[in-house]
Amino acid sequence: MTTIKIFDTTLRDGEQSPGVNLNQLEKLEIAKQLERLGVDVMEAGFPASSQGDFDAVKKIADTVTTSTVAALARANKQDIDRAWDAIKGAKKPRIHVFIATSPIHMKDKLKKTPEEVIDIAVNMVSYAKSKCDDIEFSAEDASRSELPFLATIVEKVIDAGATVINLPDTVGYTTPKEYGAMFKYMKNHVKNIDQVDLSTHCHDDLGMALINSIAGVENGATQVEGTINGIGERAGNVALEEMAVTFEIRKDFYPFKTNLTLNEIKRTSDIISKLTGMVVPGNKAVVGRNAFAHESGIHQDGVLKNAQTYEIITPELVGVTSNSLVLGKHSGRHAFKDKMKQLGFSLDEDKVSVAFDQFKQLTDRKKEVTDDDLFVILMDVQTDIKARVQYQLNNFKVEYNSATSPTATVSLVTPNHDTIEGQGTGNGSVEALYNTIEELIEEQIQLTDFTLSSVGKGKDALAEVHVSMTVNDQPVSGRATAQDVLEASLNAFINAINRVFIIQVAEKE
Ligand SMILES: CC(=O)SCCNC(=O)CCNC(=O)[C@H](O)C(C)(C)COP(=O)(O)OP(=O)(O)OC[C@H]1O[C@@H](n2cnc3c(N)ncnc32)[C@H](O)[C@@H]1OP(=O)(O)O
Ligand SMILES: CC(C)C(=O)C(=O)O
Repeated sequence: MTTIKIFDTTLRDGEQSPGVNLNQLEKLEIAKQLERLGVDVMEAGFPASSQGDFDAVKKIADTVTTSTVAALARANKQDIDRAWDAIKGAKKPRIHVFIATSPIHMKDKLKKTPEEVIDIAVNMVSYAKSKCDDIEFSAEDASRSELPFLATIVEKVIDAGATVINLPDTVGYTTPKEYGAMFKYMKNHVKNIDQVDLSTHCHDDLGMALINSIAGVENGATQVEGTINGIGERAGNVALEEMAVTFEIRKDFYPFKTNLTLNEIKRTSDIISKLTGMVVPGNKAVVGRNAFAHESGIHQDGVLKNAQTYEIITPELVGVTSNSLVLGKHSGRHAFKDKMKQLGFSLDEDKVSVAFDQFKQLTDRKKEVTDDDLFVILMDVQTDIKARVQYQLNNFKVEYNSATSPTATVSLVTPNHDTIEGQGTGNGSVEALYNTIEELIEEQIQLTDFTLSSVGKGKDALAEVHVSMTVNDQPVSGRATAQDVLEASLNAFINAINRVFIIQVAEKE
């Protein structure tokens, strides 16, 4: 069996998904879980893209110990300097330098000749190598590049010190046959190719990211790049959990394995889904809600007689466990802390107290407190960065009847500690609340996305709301959970507005 290295880019390419905007603590929480999952490399971000991303990458680099921490950089000195400054504290740092090699990207985007692109790539790989031993070079849009040119640039960047060569299918255009052939070509035409790791990076625009990645591996790739839940630019990247589980389940067929701890998959998927707001479709392979559910009679009959008739993956393999009721109204701090550990959280004492209070409040309103409920509370407390200045909700009211437009009344405390109150209407109750806030405050808001999902089961499940919006032209997202849909909607909106203050404070520091 050949071990294929897993390069997770959830925190970089995954965060490029429209509407996804993670704060530093959220990125750190995901990084810690990726490390528990056992990824060989995690790409923590693109430090030159913003101060916030630089800070998050640095925090991750200073915290993670077992996985390599990579930072992305364009092929220029400023990006490479920023990447190195962010990751130089890591136990295993990697600078990831990329430049496009396809005719259309070189001519129309970079406005460079192929010869200029080779010079830039070689010079920037050498420059990065002068700072860091581990250098990955990506030939962006490799799958639409001319093979002899690709082989030339790859050979030259290996000479300049690259340790990993990544050949992305940037636009998800390739087919398994073509993608596999590209790797074979490199193997046959590039001197010293066996001294580096060859890597796949596949996008899912035509739904072929998984099979293309496997074709790469079958033709010599030793690293696979992708994300958990397959999130990423446009249609996303290959879902790493699908890759790892495919190799496990079909080890009779594929001579490959990964270092992933498979029973951490579900927990990782949940954390990423909750923090990014990208809800996993019920029918998603491996981690979808229905992946282990059997609805029809003939299937149920078969499963009862022998689960393997219809179940090729056991839920336990990927860490799916049934949520049993364990904590309730009469539980104390010890049981709460014990459960917290089981769920994979380690909060400091102050945060434990906040989470415990929230749990107790919930037990007053909710008969059954499930693992899902606790997970939401703990994650909210763990990843909450309180803005030093912020809007706070005093109270709100919505009047609704089926004959007229809903009317909302909202009272807020402003960052200057003034209390303001207003009323507004909308086509629905949530819109009425949002319109009222927009009228009340000075910030200019454009809501771009709103997602509502339920956490837990039954009538008393929690409502979880994610919003994406721009506040004074700055893209932000917000998140909140509550038992009431309107309260969750309102708090997510206010949470997003307050995040702008967090970003502003971080930029000033
Ligand atoms: C395939 C991928 O996923 S690549 C990663 C994509 N991710 C992102 O772009 C997210 C983060 N990006 C950002 O925050 C911004 O785009 C920044 C900060 C990186 C750059 O912002 P700006 O300086 O305003 O430039 P802008 O994004 O408009 O244009 C990109 C510039 O980089 C150049 N460029 C693009 N790729 C590369 C590269 N690999 N190496 C060198 N230069 C490059 C473009 O040609 C363009 O240059 P020009 O200004 O001379 O025309
Ligand atoms: C920067 C590279 C690796 C990339 O994300 C792509 O080509 O899709």
